[in-house]
Amino acid sequence: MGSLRLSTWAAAASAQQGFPSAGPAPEWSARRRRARARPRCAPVSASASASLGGGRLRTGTGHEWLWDCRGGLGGGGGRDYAREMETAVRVVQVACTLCQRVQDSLLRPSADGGGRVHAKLDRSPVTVADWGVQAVVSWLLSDSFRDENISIVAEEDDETLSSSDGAALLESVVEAVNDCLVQAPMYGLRSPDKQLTAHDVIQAIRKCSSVGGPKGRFWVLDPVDGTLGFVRGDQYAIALALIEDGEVVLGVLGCPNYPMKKEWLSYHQKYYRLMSNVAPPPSGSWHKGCVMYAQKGCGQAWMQPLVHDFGKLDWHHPREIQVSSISDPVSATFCEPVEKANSSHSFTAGLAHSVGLRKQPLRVYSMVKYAAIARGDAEIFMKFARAGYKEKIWDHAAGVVIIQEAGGVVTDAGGRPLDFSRGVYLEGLDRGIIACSGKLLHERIVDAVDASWNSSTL
Ligand SMILES: Nc1ncnc2c1ncn2[C@@H]1O[C@H](COP(=O)(O)O)[C@@H](OP(=O)(O)O)[C@H]1O
Ligand SMILES: [Mg+2]
Repeated sequence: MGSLRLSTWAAAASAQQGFPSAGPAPEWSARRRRARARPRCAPVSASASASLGGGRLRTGTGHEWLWDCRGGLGGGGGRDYAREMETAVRVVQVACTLCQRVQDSLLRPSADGGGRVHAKLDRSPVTVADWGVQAVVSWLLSDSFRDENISIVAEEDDETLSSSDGAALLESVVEAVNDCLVQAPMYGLRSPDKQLTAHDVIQAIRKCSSVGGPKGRFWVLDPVDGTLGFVRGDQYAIALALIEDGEVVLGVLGCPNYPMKKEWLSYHQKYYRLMSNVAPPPSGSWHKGCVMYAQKGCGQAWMQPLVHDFGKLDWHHPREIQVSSISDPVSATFCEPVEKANSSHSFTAGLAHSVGLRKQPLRVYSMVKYAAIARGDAEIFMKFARAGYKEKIWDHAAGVVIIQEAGGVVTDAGGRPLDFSRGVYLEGLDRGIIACSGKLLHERIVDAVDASWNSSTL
């Protein structure tokens, strides 16, 4: 939200961190047992939906809605979110294409990409992709739900683009937005009848100026979460969630650089590319890039590959994701932000030691850390920002519901649920955020925080 200063942001060389050894094989039977105890829901396959009769065969705006989870508990209250879920996943898929194009251009040494990284007042980077994704998502959601007056809370404002200095930048954003939206029909969404003008793009960005709150329904978007990772060619996420009366009811996370092997999560893209050349992924594998999604109360979370790999959005073969069943700290992997400035590495190192965690931390940019827990690739995520930093809802909403539905636990360091009902900030957050694959590990970390907090310098 804050205002921006137009300047070229020099992406510092990324100092990459720890490389955990692979954990033991997941205990699939334990996972299945846990999954059976939870309420069931699923994307309905075309044949299944047909056999269930007219009541289950969804007809939306021009196509069938295949996502079916009306039996969920909690905030969703058994409501039908098929239309919202399918639209959100499609929208995030489209947005991923814009990010991939911009990231590729930023990494090409000869291109003008370097000039496309700018600095906000707090010196954090922002790119054409941040504004571009915000405009694309805003336009597509508004178009898909044109029968509703939707509200969107999102990270970027239009101040820089609308300023007299921002004309060239705005032109690049408009170009990226139009190049992206033209592909929307490939994803089952409408594209604009004619190219968006600069004015249209500004309006779409401006539309995301809701400030959330305890009542009603609003979408929450982080257009490029982990922009620092993004400009370094590393991990980043596109995070979209739907909040109703203060509860996150849907979460969708696009992770375009999620690698084939979890160990590669903490490696720079250059290394990833090198490894992919040494051991090329078999064609058709989910080797890089996925979209994860979950609805509150369904007890299941899902993942589908990025469309770029297959050329077609496939609702019929999503993969269910589940948290790891590892509860022994010796075998558990914990994730944390790459940047020391965003979370105290020394405090988490102390916690890790006292709890008995033995592996090196997996340091990953963005909400991909939430994705790693939900997918069972790591067991713990801890974030302890410096005193005075206020966490924003768009940095957590989608990840929290996906981990919870995949079987994990997310709370603040006092063990209380994160509160998404109090505006753009997670007001009242107690010390930090702890996400775990299971209760046992979670309790141990919460206890360890209590034991060591008074001697910390946070
Ligand atoms: N001083 C600070 N302390 C904690 N978090 C911060 C921070 N400055 C920025 N962040 C948040 O941390 C996010 C990046 O997460 P991570 O450090 O886990 O990669 C940023 O998201 P954006 O990149 O979307 O701005 C930003 O919201
Ligand atoms: Mg963010």
